[in-house]
Amino acid sequence: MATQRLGIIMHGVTGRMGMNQHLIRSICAIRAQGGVTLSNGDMVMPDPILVGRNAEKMEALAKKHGIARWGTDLDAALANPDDTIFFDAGTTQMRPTLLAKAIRTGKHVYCEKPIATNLNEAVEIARLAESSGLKHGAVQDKLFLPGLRKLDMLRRAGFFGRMLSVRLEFGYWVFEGDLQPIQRPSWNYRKEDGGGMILDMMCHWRYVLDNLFGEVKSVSCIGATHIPKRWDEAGKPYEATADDAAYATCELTGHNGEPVIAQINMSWVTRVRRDDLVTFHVDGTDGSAVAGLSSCRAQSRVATPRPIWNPDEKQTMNFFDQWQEIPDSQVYDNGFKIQWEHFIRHVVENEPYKWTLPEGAKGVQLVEAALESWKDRRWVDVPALKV
Ligand SMILES: NC(=O)C1=CN([C@@H]2O[C@H](COP(=O)(O)OP(=O)(O)OC[C@H]3O[C@@H](n4cnc5c(N)ncnc54)[C@H](OP(=O)(O)O)[C@@H]3O)[C@@H](O)[C@H]2O)C=CC1
Ligand SMILES: O=C1CO[C@H](CO)[C@@H](O)[C@@H]1O
Repeated sequence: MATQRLGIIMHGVTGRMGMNQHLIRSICAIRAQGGVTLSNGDMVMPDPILVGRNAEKMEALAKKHGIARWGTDLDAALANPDDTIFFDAGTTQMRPTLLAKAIRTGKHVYCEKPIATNLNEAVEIARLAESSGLKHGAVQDKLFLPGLRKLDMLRRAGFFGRMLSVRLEFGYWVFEGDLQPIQRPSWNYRKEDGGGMILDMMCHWRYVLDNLFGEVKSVSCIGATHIPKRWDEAGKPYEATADDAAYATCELTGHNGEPVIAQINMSWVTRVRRDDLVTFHVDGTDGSAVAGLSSCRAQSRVATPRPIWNPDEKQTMNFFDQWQEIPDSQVYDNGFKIQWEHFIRHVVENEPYKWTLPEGAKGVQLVEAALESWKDRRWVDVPALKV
């Protein structure tokens, strides 16, 4: 068994996602397990160089996680032919420019979502990546959530019969910052800094809907900025210019050609009283299921109780008890790590890989369609995206 080295330039790893999910939970975890196993049993050991604008932060981060190489000069890092992958989890606005630069220096590219803040830039960067012959990918982490994998197993088993609808509830209260400390970066609430619920989450919902429930055909959406004033990391008040909630409906064409209706509520200004921070409730002729991040509960047609509407009596049924838990059938590794492992195998041994930049561009397409729907107060069609 041979082990080969793979040089990866990691940008944006001082941030929340870059540090926690990509550096610690993915690359460090892969290094700790001895690398990524290839189909012939050989191993690939990622050798990252952490690159960012703040030398002190970079040095401290590298030291803390046993990473030998760090730097503040991205051009110098890109000029090193021994590092063949460029990864970005920095700000969304910078992403297409950074990816283009990396592609032009001959690097394979992998990045966080959204791949750009608008469709023109998303398509442009996806085209450049496609025409370069290099490997490319964008994060689609929600597909690897245990809850969604169980839901998908139900779908593949034909559990739902004809799928009718899906109701997606995402959100929780994100503190304003005056009374309790904030738990998300303040840029999320400033449009001019790439913030906004629709930009942040619609790109996730696009691949979730397309893969699990049906291809998105059209969208109707209303956004809102419910909380117009927030406090930032320094405790300074600022105007929240981005949408902090959105309420959308999509028409899908299901995997068997059936029409499926998807309703999506997404909010950072809602208090949770449901199974999880995100839930996906699917109804079909033969059964229904509700998935959260890790669990999934199902109710089949023949096990469906018979509720009777009677406002004169207190409800005696506990509706939450009437569902069957889908058991864990395997160990579910971190989704970001799983996708990294696939991407590494894609680069090193050409393993087929479908979470590409054109797929990332489809996410931005739904973002733009939703924003257009909100602005014009109308349904917007989502045609096949040509890259
Ligand atoms: N897939 C998922 O689940 C999620 C994905 N994301 C995506 O990840 C990306 C980052 O989000 P998040 O981690 O929450 O953001 P953070 O604000 O926590 O991190 C931002 C990163 O970008 C760097 N950065 C910011 N401004 C500049 C600049 N002017 N020049 C160079 N570097 C800069 C920061 O470096 P420094 O430390 O020097 O400031 C930091 O490394 C976004 O695109 C977001 O959409 C976000 C949340 C969840
Ligand atoms: O991009 C994202 C924004 O934050 C969410 C949590 O609030 C994440 O789940 C999501 O992936």
